[in-house]
Amino acid sequence: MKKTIWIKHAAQLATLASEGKGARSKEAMSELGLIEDGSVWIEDGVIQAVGTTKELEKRFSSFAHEAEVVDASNLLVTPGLVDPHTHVVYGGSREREFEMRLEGATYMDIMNAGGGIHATTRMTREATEEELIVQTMRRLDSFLAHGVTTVEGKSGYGMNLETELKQLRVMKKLQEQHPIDLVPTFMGAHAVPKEFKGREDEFVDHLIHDMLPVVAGEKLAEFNDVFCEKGVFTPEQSERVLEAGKRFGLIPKIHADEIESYGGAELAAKVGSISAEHLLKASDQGIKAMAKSGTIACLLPATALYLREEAAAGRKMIDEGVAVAISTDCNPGSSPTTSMPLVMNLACISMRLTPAEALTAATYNAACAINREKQVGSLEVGKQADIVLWKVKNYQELQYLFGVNHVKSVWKKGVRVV
Ligand SMILES: N=CN[C@@H](CCC(=O)O)C(=O)O
Ligand SMILES: [Zn+2]
Repeated sequence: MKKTIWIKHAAQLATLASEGKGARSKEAMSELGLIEDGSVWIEDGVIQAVGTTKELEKRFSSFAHEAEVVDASNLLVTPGLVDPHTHVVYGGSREREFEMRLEGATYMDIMNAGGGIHATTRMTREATEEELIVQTMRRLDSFLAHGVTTVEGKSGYGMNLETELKQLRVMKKLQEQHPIDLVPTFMGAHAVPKEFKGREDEFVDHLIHDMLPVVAGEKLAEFNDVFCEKGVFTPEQSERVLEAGKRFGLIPKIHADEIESYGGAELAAKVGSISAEHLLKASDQGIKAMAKSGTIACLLPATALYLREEAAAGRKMIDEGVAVAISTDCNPGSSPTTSMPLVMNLACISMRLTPAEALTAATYNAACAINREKQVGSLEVGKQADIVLWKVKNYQELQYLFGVNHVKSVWKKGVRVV
């Protein structure tokens, strides 16, 4: 028996309908495909029709008795939010670093003293697979409670084959155990592990020859990411890592120009990276190069806030023609949050995106940044019924009433999960 759900009478339905056009830039970032008194007809987890309630009443009146009706009066309805950049699988926690930064230490000071990524690497190496599953499950529950239905997750707290595989296997298992869709990225090049200190190129060789083939062989990742940053991996080393990943079918991503301007945005364009992350210090040429190559800027304003840095130039990037996505960057050091609604608000306040652009950046463009735009990120016929009902009457109110969780209910593949 078919399971039919009919969401009716949404005060505002933001469909983000995109007709498969690919990541949106410039004015297209403001087109939300709004429908007043909107309606969605879902069969077996797949969207079959989207329109006004009147239109769908006309079309489906003879099947209406078969449907579970969900009254969305006075509610905003959007696609499930997509988080295209997280480090959600990790052991332990780093609250002491939060205090240290408030006392004046920088992110890099802490990392160079063996804390930061290295501290989480120690704790993740020590954790069992089961412990990581339990910890990560809690974070995924919190994502879901905030309206997020698809999450990209990176390895990178192993930096040895055993632990990188452990993190990626945890994601694979969670994919089966949790309603959220997890999209895996290999990030063995997150830092140079302490056992390779002073032998950075050797580590890059080891990663290329001994790690990448196994990760790709076991089909544990779709993307390959690198932390291209002064004191971590140079643009040359980053390029080698990303080009090697390409040969194994892994799509490049790059943590670029977060702390210093280092040519990361330019490299992203050069290697054909699907997205470049952070970009707080991206150069003007880098931004132009990304607009030309169609590289999506994945901006992380919660991280900038948490590190008390000026956020990326989101407004300027959109005006220059770069497609912008946004993300929590959920990680134990620089952004321990799972709240995409907070990130949308910060995108408006600290990067001067409009509320409409912020919603596009957290849904359709975010889906494009992880190659999922055919399945999620908009409410269109044939797509997964990943849908959020919000206790606000329009998308502006969603961004305006900040710091509060407005989720009323979350539907994943047509099943109510919150
Ligand atoms: N900048 C590099 N990596 C992560 C932070 C990882 C950590 O501090 O544990 C990021 O994207 O912010
Ligand atoms: Zn990151």
